[in-house]
Amino acid sequence: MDLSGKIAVVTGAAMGIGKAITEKLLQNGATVVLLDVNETAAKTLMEDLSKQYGQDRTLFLSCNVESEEQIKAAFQKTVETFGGINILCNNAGILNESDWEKTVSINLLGVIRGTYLALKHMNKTSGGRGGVIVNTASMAGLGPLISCPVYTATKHGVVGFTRAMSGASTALGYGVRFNVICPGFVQTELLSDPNSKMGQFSHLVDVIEQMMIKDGTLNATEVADSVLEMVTDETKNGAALMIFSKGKQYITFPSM
Ligand SMILES: NC(=O)C1=CN([C@@H]2O[C@H](COP(=O)(O)OP(=O)(O)OC[C@H]3O[C@@H](n4cnc5c(N)ncnc54)[C@H](O)[C@@H]3O)[C@@H](O)[C@H]2O)C=CC1
Ligand SMILES: CCCCCC(=O)/C=C/C=C\C/C=C\C/C=C\CCCC(=O)O
Repeated sequence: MDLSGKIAVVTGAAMGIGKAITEKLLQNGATVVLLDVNETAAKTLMEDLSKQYGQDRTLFLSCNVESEEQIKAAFQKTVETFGGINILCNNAGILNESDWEKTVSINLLGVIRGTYLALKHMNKTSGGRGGVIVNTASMAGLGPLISCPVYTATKHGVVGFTRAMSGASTALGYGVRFNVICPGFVQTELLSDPNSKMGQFSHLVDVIEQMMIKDGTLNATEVADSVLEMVTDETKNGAALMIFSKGKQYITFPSM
């Protein structure tokens, strides 16, 4: 899939992995709409991006993925401005085991809200042009991160939702591919002060530190390279890609 002229929307685009995905898509010719709640970080990033890629290749819209109304308005604005949506990266996520309902609302429900609302514009059976949705899960979507049970649950949910949507989209002729990335530890703000984010499990912070020492960490650009692969490789549909510091691997799930 050639990205020139393609319209991409990235959630949680102001920082970390979302910022790296945004830059990667821009470098490869796409126009990118950045959605985020952090207006300060987004504005600084936008100044940089418009200098590098031109003012007409990017648009920032303040949008909280907890709000169906805000996502709907952001997609409407994207379609009015650029004519459609070809690529959606549902990437926004948090780690907060104390406010676990917020964690579910952003990490899992945000992905579902984003997907259903984007399909209204992308689904070929309702006048859309098709495309691809790449969701950001985690290695914690494949196995347990014991200090973060709710985070783990949301990421397992994202993996399952993506795979089921891929099957539904194929069966119903939506023309939209669905893939999911499962990175290990990535050097971003999300990893800062982990102790404070684990609520009642904060005494298990050593487990995380040991895992990071053993497994190493990735930088966000390495993760964005994998997102690019899943966007552009049209053979990938329903794929789950594990990304770790020593390489990457497509997951083979048991067949049902
Ligand atoms: N950093 C890591 O070790 C890993 C992160 N991930 C996942 O990658 C995704 C991105 O995380 P990072 O870049 O590491 O975190 P980050 O904290 O650096 O960036 C997250 C971005 O999402 C935005 N955001 C947060 N809540 C939002 C909301 N309600 N609506 C819209 N935007 C919102 C933030 O403002 C921020 O710009 C998350 O889904 C996270 O779970 C997956 C595996 C490992
Ligand atoms: C401070 C915690 C930050 C959490 C961010 C994140 O998502 C990082 C995840 C890193 C590691 C994944 C955790 C658990 C992995 C367990 C098993 C994986 C099994 C994979 C397989 O072979 O099937």
